[in-house]
Amino acid sequence: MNILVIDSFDSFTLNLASLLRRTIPDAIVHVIHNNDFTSHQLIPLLQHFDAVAVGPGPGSPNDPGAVGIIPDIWDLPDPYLLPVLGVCLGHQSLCIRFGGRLENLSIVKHGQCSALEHDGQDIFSGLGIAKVVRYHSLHVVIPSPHDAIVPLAWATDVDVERGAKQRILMAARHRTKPFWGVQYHPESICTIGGGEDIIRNFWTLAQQWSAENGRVTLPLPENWRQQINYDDFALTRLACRPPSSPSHTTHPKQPLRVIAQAVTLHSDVSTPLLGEALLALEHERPGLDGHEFLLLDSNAEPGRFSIIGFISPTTARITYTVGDTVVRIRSSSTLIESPLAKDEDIWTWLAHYMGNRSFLDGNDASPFWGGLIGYSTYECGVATLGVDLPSRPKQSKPSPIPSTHPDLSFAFVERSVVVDRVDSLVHIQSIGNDTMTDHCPDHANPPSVEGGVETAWVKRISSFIQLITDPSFTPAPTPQPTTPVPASTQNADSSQTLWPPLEVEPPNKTQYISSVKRTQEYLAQGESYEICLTALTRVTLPRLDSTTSCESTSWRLFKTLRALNPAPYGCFIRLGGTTLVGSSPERFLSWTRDGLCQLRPIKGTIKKSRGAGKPEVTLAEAEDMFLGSPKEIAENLMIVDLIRHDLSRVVCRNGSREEVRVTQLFSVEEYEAVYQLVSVIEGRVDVGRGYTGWDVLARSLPPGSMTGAPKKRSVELLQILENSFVWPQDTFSPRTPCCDETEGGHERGVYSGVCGYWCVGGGGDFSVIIRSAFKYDDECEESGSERWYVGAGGAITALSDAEDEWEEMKIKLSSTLRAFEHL
Ligand SMILES: C=C(O[C@@H]1C=C(C(=O)O)C=C[C@H]1O)C(=O)O
Ligand SMILES: NC(=O)CC[C@H](N)C(=O)O
Repeated sequence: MNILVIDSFDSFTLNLASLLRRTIPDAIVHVIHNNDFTSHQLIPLLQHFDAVAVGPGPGSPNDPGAVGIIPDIWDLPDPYLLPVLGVCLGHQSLCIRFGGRLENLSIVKHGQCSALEHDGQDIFSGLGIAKVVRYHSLHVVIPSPHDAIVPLAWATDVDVERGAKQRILMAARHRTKPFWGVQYHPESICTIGGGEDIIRNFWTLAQQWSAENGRVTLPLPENWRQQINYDDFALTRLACRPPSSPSHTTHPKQPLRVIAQAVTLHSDVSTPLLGEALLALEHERPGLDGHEFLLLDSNAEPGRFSIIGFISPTTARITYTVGDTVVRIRSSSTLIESPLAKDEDIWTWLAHYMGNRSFLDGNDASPFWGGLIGYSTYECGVATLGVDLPSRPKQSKPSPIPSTHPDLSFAFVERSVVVDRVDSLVHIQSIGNDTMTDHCPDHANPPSVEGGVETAWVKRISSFIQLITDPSFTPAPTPQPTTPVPASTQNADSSQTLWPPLEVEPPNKTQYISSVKRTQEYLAQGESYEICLTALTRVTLPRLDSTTSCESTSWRLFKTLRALNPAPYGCFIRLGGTTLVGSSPERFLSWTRDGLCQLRPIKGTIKKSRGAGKPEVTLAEAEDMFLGSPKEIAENLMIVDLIRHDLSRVVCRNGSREEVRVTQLFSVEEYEAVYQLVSVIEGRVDVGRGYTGWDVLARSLPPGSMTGAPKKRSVELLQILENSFVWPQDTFSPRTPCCDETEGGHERGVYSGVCGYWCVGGGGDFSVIIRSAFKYDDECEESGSERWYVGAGGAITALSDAEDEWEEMKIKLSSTLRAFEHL
């Protein structure tokens, strides 16, 4: 059975495709966009499909930009007629084509459940009680009686404030043609009844209609997609990992292998301290401008592993800026520009890069043996959606000068230390070339006879870690800074204050509140269901003289943030001229070497503090508050449905029977200042065919929890909504903002991008860059002070209160700002 799904740029379409696939026997589901083809191209193609599903989407069914060719389906000439099921926007389009009236809901329903009122007929045959999820601002009114549209189900909305009730049409069918429509979302994870049942009934009725009308479906030609424009749902595999080939590298004559040793951690040494000690051994200090260093730090549940990535002069550092046609690889004093091939994007390029560096012989107990560590910006994700970045100058040619603020920055790490805080183990590893004569000779420690320099390094670091973590070991006193360290006057005792105060420039409250309200106007018009509105705060502080001080501000900031805001996905990333210090609670995506992908979106926030002198909210109270809050549940549900869709893109590829599962729905996690609502979504990619989680990463950015749903439209709206957040008399945001609001020029930069690793053994783990601060060296040089950026925000829904959203943004912001104040 070939079923065609027509997508209207929604973030739930692939969930609908999955529902059809698992409900209709032998269904092969093909998904295309509503503007991939003209009606002229589409109509003859429909003879090859058994049925069509017209999916949901942002915007109005009256807007040709929102629905594309969909209205033409309802006017199919009789010989081409076939069974069609419309969902939400698809349903609205069907009903208005045959005389229904489109209206705005008086109470917008996004991610909320309603009891379905139906009489057990037609597609509701055999269905009992059903509670269905709704994502809509618009609805259709059918004048009664009506000769074309037959209403099939309703929901009753109660306007508590006005004490009014309204029946809203939830499903309908055409009286004579094989067209059905449902206003609700049968594919949502929280739809109970009214999901698989109605698809099964639709399919039975569709087959009956086809039989009665003598309709015969023609075989689908193999090349049918070539008859229409490019379709990005027909995902081509990115990560060309040879699935079962032996370890190989770019030097086939000298096969490289993972050199690894595991030692037991006898004392509770923190990863920053371990990092400091290890760098001291290499005569370096972490975080100093010019000293690159990588630490992915797990300091709270459910995080487990911390990774220290060492960067030597020969380490390959890879950068890319959106719009460029080259990838830049810096190593020692050389800079190589590798052109992107036609139709190759940065994600594919990196997949090829890693495909040439795959290892199979590391220790399975360590998630990282070596490989890429770094970050990509929010804008790098936006570019994958095909959304333009108005902030970037329009240029005919890519810039010949490497950007000092790249959108993607990774190092290919060869030497690493991985700390397992559950099993108290440390893995010391190298994937470097273990020759006796090194390109970067380690004169102080000549290689032992049993191996080359890398073996020697692993042994030396292992012995050192054993020594310093031995409980009987007394470390030499740490040298004290020779200059005073900066301290804020805002919180610190003024007698100790030796430095001028921090300058903190948060967004303007009036502008923030007005953007929340504007966001809600878009939601009421049906343009989006949820939008994650954010703003950057700029923090300026005096620059420390790194030649005289023992500790850089960045490193100190990291350690302070880590202590104040323990997080499962903390990080200190200093690469090129960018420094990122983070304490994220949110995993974006992890994947194991055998292809199990996990996403853990956070959406829903309750602050712990009830105000001065009052007891904090307890975990049990927070659980009750979350579960009793339709607003928080709706926020989370919308992102769960979005993530299921994003993950399905790779997991449930055409023909695959794999399914995406929600393994944890609406759990409450406790952090230093807030409780968060977290869900877990999992699915397995087919490693046997060379897929990895990288395919998922490349196709799921930016993280849905930082955009809202539907993703593409929400991102476009955010470019307008966030553009008003510029600092007074400002000359700079991560990229110079453009004053014309309609054009949009604001960028989030590193904030709300992702950071993490992709291991040469195949696994990976990336977190969402929130509760973090970043800075660019070139700005510090220009201004003579350190300029940091801290982003914060939250999901805005129809149920949001603008003042509460401002407070929520502030509490998230303060979880990072506090670290500056306690420096
Ligand atoms: C936008 C932020 O956080 C995001 C928004 C959340 C929410 O709306 O509840 C929760 C976690 C993040 O996905 C932030 O921390 O800046
Ligand atoms: N989920 C949808 O398809 C929404 C349809 C339309 N944009 C509305 O808000 O009513």
